[in-house]
Amino acid sequence: MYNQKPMVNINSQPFVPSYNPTQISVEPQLAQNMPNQRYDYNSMAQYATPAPDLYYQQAQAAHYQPLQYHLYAPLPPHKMSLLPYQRTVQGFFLSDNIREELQRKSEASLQILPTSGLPESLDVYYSLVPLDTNAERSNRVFGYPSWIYKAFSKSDGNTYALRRLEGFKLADEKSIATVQQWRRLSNASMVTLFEAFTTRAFGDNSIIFVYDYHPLSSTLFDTHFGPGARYPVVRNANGQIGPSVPEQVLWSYLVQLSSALKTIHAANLAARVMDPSKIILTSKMRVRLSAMGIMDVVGGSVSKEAMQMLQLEDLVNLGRLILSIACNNQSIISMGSSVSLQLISKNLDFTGKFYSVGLKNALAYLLASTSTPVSAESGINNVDDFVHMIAPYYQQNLNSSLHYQDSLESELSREVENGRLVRLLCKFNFINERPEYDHDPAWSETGDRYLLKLFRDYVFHQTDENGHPVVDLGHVLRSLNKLDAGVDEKVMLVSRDEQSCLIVSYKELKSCVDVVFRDLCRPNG
Ligand SMILES: Nc1ncnc2c1ncn2[C@@H]1O[C@H](COP(=O)(O)OP(=O)(O)OP(=O)(O)O)[C@@H](O)[C@H]1O
Repeated sequence: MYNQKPMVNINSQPFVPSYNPTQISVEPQLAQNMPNQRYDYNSMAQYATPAPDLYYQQAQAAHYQPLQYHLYAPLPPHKMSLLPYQRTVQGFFLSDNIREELQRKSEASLQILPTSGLPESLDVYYSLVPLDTNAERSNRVFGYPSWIYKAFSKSDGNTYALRRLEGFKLADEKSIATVQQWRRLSNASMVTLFEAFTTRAFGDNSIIFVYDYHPLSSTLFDTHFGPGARYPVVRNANGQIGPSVPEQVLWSYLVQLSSALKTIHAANLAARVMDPSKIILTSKMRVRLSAMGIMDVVGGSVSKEAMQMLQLEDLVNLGRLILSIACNNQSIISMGSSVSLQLISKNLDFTGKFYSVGLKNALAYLLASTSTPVSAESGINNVDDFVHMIAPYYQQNLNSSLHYQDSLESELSREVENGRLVRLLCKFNFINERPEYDHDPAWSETGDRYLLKLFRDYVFHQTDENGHPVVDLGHVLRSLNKLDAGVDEKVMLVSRDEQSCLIVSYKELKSCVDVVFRDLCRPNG
């Protein structure tokens, strides 16, 4: 019978190390996060029971098996001396990091919290899960305390982020119409706003803004100024603070956010909210403005001149934001417009000392918008001029995102064959051991079907010389790939009683699969 080989040639026999399901484990921290979670702000990053069905959730949390992130994780010992035509089993799947990230995101999207005490539904949105990471509410940004929830939509089954302003009474119906303008804007560095509506479901007057939901995002504030900040403050031997955030990160933020501002200003709107707690990071270095359109409804419509001032303010706020991140100095933003010119110029000096002249000049341009407008043409700073000014950095950013796109494409190509094999496996399972043919010996004991039954045994039911099952994903992939390609190579199939054996080519087996499957699909087949 089949002997398990430690390493084989991919052209004829791909190498795949033995796949041992007993080594699959569940991450301990996930096992703790299982159902019946209470509404706990500090544990919001954890997962509750995912919804079994987007439309028809069960009220009671069902027993839920955690995702097995380790399913394809490489297990030692790792073979380092592969020949060019050899591949490890991981080579057939997405890399572990990307797969885990995507799985965690999809798990977060499907999370539900049956005992949250929140309204069961709001308009077409249901299964609300709070996303706020701290319980303290402040009206600093919008003038009203705000909350944010994840919810499913009954109309399209998608997941949305609902931002609620508590205690807001809509005075002018017309102001909510600006949401339509925001809805039409499309920019990769903005979270799309879909609609806004008022509700009394929370027992007060609230207004809800509906945005795209980006699972597991964090705010720029948490990333740079929160307790677990990604770039801790660096001090030199004299205790002086040095630069902790790499310049490349700062440029990436500047490029993305100025691109969002360009789209917004071109539509005669202004962002009006550039607070680090309202800019989210949806993956590494991918930032998005997340609370657009709210101030237009809350603050009411403004004149053309006032809009121009608001746009100018956007530039200043962008400058302050990046300066505060570069210098690790929160007060530049928390003091708002009352921040002193002295503090700004001190921090600009710091930037000039530790970062490039290009960055210092870009920030100086943005921050000069209030004091000394410098645009030669219009006399007023504007985002178009700014984008023009930092064009070389746009080019650098474009280049790195193209590189990233290439690496994602190559990740994707690893999975290309897997879809094909799943389809083949489905066909196989449709064909083999159909219960309605249990008593019909003609079904699988003769002809094509018999060959397929023996081939299935050959692929999945190998035993070693001691009669123990051989669980080898390499053998399965190799055999199925050959079957799918219909190669001329021959395979020996042995009957279950080991009394007879048949020698047949993959090409013949492939045509058996086609014939039998077509037979099955015939209306009266
Ligand atoms: N569109 C969105 N999709 C997914 N998550 C989001 C979205 N917008 C915000 N979040 C997340 O929701 C959480 C709370 O956001 P929020 O804006 O309330 O920030 P906050 O730090 O609690 O600020 P505040 O103190 O002003 O409430 C953050 O972790 C943020 O990443």
